Amino acid sequence: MATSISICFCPYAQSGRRVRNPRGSTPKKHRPRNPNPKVKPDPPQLKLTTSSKELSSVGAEATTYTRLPPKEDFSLPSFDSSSYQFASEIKLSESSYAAEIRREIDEEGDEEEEEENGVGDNWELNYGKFEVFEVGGEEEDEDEQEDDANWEGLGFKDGEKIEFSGSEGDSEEISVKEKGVPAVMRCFDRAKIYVRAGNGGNGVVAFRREKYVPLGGPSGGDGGRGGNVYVEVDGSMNSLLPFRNSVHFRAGRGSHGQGRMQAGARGEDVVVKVAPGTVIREAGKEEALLELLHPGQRALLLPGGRGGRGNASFKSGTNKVPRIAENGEEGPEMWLELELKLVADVGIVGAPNAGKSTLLSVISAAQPEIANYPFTTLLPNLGVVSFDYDSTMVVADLPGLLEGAHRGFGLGHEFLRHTERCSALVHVVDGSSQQPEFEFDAVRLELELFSPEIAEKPFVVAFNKMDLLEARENWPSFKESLQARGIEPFCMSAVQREGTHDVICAAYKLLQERKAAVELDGFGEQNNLNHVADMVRKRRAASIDEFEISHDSNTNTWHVIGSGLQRFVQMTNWRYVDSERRFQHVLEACGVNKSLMKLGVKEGDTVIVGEMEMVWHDSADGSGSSNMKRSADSIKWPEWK
Ligand SMILES: Nc1nc2c(ncn2[C@@H]2O[C@H](COP(=O)(O)OP(=O)(O)OP(=O)(O)O)[C@@H](O)[C@H]2O)c(=O)[nH]1
Ligand SMILES: [Mg+2]
Repeated sequence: MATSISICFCPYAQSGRRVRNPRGSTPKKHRPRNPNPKVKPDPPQLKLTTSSKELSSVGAEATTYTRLPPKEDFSLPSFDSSSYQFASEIKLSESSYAAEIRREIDEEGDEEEEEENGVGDNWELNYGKFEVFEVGGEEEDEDEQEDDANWEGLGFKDGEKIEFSGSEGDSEEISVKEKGVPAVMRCFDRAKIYVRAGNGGNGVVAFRREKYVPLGGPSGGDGGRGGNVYVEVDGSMNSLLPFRNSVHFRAGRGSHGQGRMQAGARGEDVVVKVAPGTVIREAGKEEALLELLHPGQRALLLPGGRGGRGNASFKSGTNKVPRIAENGEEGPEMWLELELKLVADVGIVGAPNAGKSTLLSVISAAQPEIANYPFTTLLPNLGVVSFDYDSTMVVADLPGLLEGAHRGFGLGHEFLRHTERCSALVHVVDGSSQQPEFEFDAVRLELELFSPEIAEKPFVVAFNKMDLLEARENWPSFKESLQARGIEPFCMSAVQREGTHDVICAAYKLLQERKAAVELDGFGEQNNLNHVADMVRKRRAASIDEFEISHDSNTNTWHVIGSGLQRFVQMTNWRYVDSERRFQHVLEACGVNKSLMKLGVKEGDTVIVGEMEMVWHDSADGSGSSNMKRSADSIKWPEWK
């Protein structure tokens, strides 16, 4: 039976439109004001009901990363397992502090109200660190860094939970923010940013009105293209720390078209500058989108939206007075995770305090911090070693590695990945330590456990501190045992600059050999840096004929899904009367109406195409073609962009 159809529109009725905070901003974490900003309040101290003797025995009194306890203290806490299980979770239920924390949490609501009234400026009650919030991308200020350090000092590790048990038996679990390292270290080589290409400008409807030019015709210009998002390698950057403060990158939107056939201006492009060696992933995905190594490399990441066409573009033989123009196309958006793997030729690794930074300071112009305690180096340092004018190599001095570094113990885990790009390694061994060979083996083992590929890299062993008697005593046995394993170690005194040249020449030789091997392998880099933009363009070019229809029988709703159709709906400017006719025509021409009828759409069913929600009406004229009629009551105009 032939049926004719009419469809009424309710644009934008589909869920998924963002609802803005009535205040126009995202709610901020509650943070009481410091009554006296010059005097910094003591950070809240977390106390465990453990004797001070026990705590000191596991090095739990350390409060910052810069001063860790002696090496023998780098073992997991040896609490009585019946009461404290630090390995997986820490229960504070029995501690006196739990009651205190619970009281603070209860009071926090009251305190907020007080502060609204201007009477709640009490720093003592700020236990913001128990709030649950996400890691990465968020800004963190110095206070939070101090909090991090306090947590670390108390022996908390990543992903641990704190359980609070109420006295009445009800228990509430609060998962604490993943606290690994202070923010400045976390942000050194990782960042999460938001990028958005500009929307295209809208086309306009205009007609030429001029003296002596009767019937001037349509003259509405097209909108301008939205700005692109580029990623560029900036050779002067060596960390991702700038992204701590700037997270959002939005390209400008194209200007709208104007009368007299004037096209809108292009939106302003945005260039995200990253350090050499940055790997870019889409947030939450494993696969790397881009790997940018060399200064000056530039990739088009997101192309801006196309400008909407003005009515001059719709003029045709059958329609000489078109009253229709398009919206500009929306620019794509993305959350990106950036990871920096330093681009260094040689990485200096070794146990803490072995003399790695001293070696770097001697062989290059770098001036890393050097001091006689473990973990002086908290962030990798880079130095350029020049042999002569055209032979140089970049050397990275990495934070010291401890046993368990691959599991995140010490700082090694955070920075071991920076050795991934190194062609060769220099193992610095503290010759004056009690067991230099054991120290060397432990570092080798950590590298192997972290990544067998790193462990396979060629290396040089530098036995350091030969100016000290202990080192000179240890050297013969160390050398002998390594030679027995087929390794030829070097000895040096970094402080006295003796033997360092041989070490660095040996490393340079390894580097040259490796480079030659890589060239022979024909190992190439990514050729097409714009492949993400190409992907976006391909998706945009999808035909409107490609769609799928799904039916929800509970609500009698039909979803027509297809990226071409979705884009068409988004670019349709419902302010112009002709837009509706065009939309009706397109639905008919691309076969949506036919498919719906075939699938059994009934009078009154809801049909959703892109952001449009429509009500299906069977037409009674029996012509068999779909006939859309605008129902003024059911139509809601989309907001003007
Ligand atoms: N006597 C002597 N002391 C040295 C030598 N090389 C380094 N040192 C000392 O060893 C201490 C540690 O040196 P760093 O260069 O900071 O050691 P590091 O391996 O970078 O230590 P972390 O950064 O903490 O991992 C400093 O006090 C240096 O002066 C050496 O050849 N002889
Ligand atoms: Mg150092």
